[in-house]
Amino acid sequence: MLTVVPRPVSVRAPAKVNLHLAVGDLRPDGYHELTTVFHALSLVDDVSVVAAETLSVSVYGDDAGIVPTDHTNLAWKAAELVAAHAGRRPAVAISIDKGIPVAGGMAGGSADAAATVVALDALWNLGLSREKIMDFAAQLGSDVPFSVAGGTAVGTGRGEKLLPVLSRNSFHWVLALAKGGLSTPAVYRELDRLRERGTPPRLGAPDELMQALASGDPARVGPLLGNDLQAAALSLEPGLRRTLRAGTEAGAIAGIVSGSGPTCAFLCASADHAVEVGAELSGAGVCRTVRVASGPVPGARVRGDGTRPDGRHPDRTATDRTSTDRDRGHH
Ligand SMILES: C[C@@](CO)(OP(=O)(O)O)[C@H](O)COP(=O)(O)OP(=O)(O)OC[C@H]1O[C@@H](n2ccc(N)nc2=O)[C@H](O)[C@@H]1O
Ligand SMILES: Nc1ncnc2c1ncn2[C@@H]1O[C@H](COP(=O)(O)OP(=O)(O)O)[C@@H](O)[C@H]1O
Repeated sequence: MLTVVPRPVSVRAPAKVNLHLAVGDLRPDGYHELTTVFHALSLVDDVSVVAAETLSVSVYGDDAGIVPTDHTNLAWKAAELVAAHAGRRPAVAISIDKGIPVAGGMAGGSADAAATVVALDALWNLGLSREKIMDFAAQLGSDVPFSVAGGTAVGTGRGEKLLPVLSRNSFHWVLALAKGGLSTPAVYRELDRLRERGTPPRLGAPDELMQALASGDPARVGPLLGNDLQAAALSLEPGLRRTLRAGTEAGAIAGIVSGSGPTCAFLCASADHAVEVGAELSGAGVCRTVRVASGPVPGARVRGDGTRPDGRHPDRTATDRTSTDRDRGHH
């Protein structure tokens, strides 16, 4: 008798750092109007989906214990959304190998949602258009379209409207992962509170940063990094000031809180320099752990042996694989 073994589809999706995060006023729908420059980093989650009797989510990796495995997991929500569109039951087992810190301001949940949409499109041979995939992504969260797109991009609206940014070369980063996480809505609320009590400075337009990115020179990019949420994250987690100071004392060109935090991201001059700064920072005892990464990297893409269940080639190059696998390692 012939036994058909279901074949999994595996998708890799990147973390992000906001090189520029200008937060406008609170909109009536509860979101803030943003102008942000997203940058995808070689710190990744791998998500695989395989046909099963019922929908399930399993999570592996250092932070696995604090990630929900029920209907509140963004990958679960993504599966329900795509299945409803395809008119089928979401009968898949989703397994997530987490390399992205949880609640760290690096869009880990968004990466998993993006990866699940891309994986189910391949597993079920849906042939979804890029536009439809982006539409699902925007329904799942403000950061999810960027997790699909990857690279470097300007996000407007609540972050979901994207335009690619020209950036030359790779940039090298050290990430200081914190002991706990910070809730994104709580950080936005704290910024609103700070703005009610005073007038914390607001970032302008990212024009100069775009020019610096096009030049590919990290020494030009460093002083132009900025994040309006940083004041709010520091107000909730004052210890992050020490982390930021330690990063620059360790020789980084510049450091910022990543998105809503508490991860801090430090820009370095080269891959070797990032390894040196990472070693110094890990000895300073100001964070849970340190990672090195580079960017920009591609968005959520099918991995594997070169073929998808429909026999077509995934949109992925050998270069992507070498850089992401190398950078994935712990420091
Ligand atoms: C701050 C940022 C910066 O890229 O990322 P993280 O640092 O959390 O990863 C994003 O704006 C987070 O995006 P994401 O995590 O997808 O947010 P969503 O699920 O859409 O929204 C969660 C909550 O964040 C707040 N929110 C989000 C986006 C936005 N433009 N304005 C907001 O005020 C709202 O309170 C919303 O209810
Ligand atoms: N697949 C997922 N991975 C991580 N967290 C998830 C996931 N799905 C839902 N969550 C929930 O979303 C919260 C925010 O997670 P995450 O996306 O990692 O952080 P951030 O919004 O700071 O980028 C977590 O605390 C967790 O409860």
